[in-house]
Amino acid sequence: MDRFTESIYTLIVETSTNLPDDVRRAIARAKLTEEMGTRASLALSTIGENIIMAQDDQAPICQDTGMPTFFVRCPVGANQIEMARQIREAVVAATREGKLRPNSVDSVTGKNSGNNLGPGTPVIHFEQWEKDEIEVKLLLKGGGCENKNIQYSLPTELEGLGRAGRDLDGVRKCILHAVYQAQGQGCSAGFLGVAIGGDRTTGYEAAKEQLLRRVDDVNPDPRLAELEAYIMENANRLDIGTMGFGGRVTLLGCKIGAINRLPASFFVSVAYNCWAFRRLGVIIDPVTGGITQWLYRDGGELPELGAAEGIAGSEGSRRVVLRAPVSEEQIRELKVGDVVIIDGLIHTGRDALHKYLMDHDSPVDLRGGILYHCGPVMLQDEKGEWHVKAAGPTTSSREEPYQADIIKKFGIRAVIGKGGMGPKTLAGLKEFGAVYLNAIGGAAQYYARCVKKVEGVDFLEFGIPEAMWHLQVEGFAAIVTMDAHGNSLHAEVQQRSLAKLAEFADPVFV
Ligand SMILES: O=C(O)C[C@H](O)C(=O)O
Ligand code: SF4
Repeated sequence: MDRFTESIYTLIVETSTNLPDDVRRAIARAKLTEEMGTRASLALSTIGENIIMAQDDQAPICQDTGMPTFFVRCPVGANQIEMARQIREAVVAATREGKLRPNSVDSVTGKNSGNNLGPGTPVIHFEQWEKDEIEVKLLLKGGGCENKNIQYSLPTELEGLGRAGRDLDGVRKCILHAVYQAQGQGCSAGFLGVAIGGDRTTGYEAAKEQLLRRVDDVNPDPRLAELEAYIMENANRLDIGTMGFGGRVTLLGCKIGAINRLPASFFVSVAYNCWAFRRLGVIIDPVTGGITQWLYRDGGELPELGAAEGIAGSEGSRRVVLRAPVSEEQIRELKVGDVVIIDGLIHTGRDALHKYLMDHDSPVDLRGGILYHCGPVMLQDEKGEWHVKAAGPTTSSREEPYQADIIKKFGIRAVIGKGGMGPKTLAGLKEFGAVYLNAIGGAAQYYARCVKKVEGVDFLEFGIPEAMWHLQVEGFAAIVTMDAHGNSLHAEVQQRSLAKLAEFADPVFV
């Protein structure tokens, strides 16, 4: 491997496995803010534990290693074609080593390229600067939080907040609304990059660039600095909390920039990033290709993240062990708030599988079974055996159109995912006797360690994340957030946060 390629490879591995210092500090602060023993605090402890595990094992923090997005600044005359080639080579190597999940899917055929290369992937932005060195920043932003990005065109009417006009107060309302609409689905607590202005394309680009700012910096524009501070204070009053469990910390950072707009357009573009905010950077010597400096690493003392007990050890809640096949009686006994520990066989299934199962049979008997919304990172050894490298939950709401029908058709008793599901699934859980279990989003190392054996796989042709993996697990902890009695923590938190959002309808920035 060329030295530059090697440097990029190291950058990818570090970004995927080792969170930057400013992000760690923000998460540690959140942990101190939440009351001990609450669901949010337990979830944050599991997140902290997961961050340490990922660092120790040099394994992906989250199984969704996102869209590799490189921001390169290089001296005049540097060969960008060659740099792009080497970046792609490093991406392929990192995928082969299980540091990146194969995440590049043909949008027409649905085929996963398997190596993270394809039209539009990876994303590489080049810019020239007058310095002699090369700066490369990398953002690995996953699909679940990417789905929570939102763009507003002002003026507009916003749920709970009313009219958002073409001024800073309208922008204020959009940002609060962006946090509200994300709920826990983008693995809150999150970070926002916001751009005021631009067109639809440059607005989103500028929003993502705001994510390159350090969490603890201060906006040089005093009006935007004031808006950022306002958002940090008040978005955290929405009581959405970590994973949407309710709590004091919903937002870990908010960075706002402005670019000029057309007279007719007024966009506010919001890039939502999950707590697993994977962005790092390096300075590279253009002669040797070697790394001379790391960005977002201060070298100072890092906060303690892995100390307190996570959800598995929670004492305040009732703990129930489930093992498939699960009976209807066992399920009907469960209530929202119970902690469930799963032992035994579970099956992964996400978008492609749900669509498929609607009009086909399952290759395995799912009666009394447990289905896990998860697209893991998997590696195969020389003997052909599969190993789980990362395996946290994916956003369940995408399966909302199918889930109730699939529970009924196959007799599934428990669905594990994150972010909750809607009214159709809730009604299905009640009618057919099933539960929804919320695992901690992004805790991919924590859950990978629960997998004791890969029993087999079906539909590998769907690609690694979408295949149906049959996994033997032990001590897999999740929280009942939708039970078989019509209760949904997600619906409750959403309603409560909407009422809080409405308290911010009056103008502030006039
Ligand atoms: O694709 C995944 O594994 C998860 C995704 O990032 C999500 O948040 O839903
Ligand atoms: S699963 Fe959660 S932590 Fe992972 S990329 Fe998706 S939103 Fe981020």
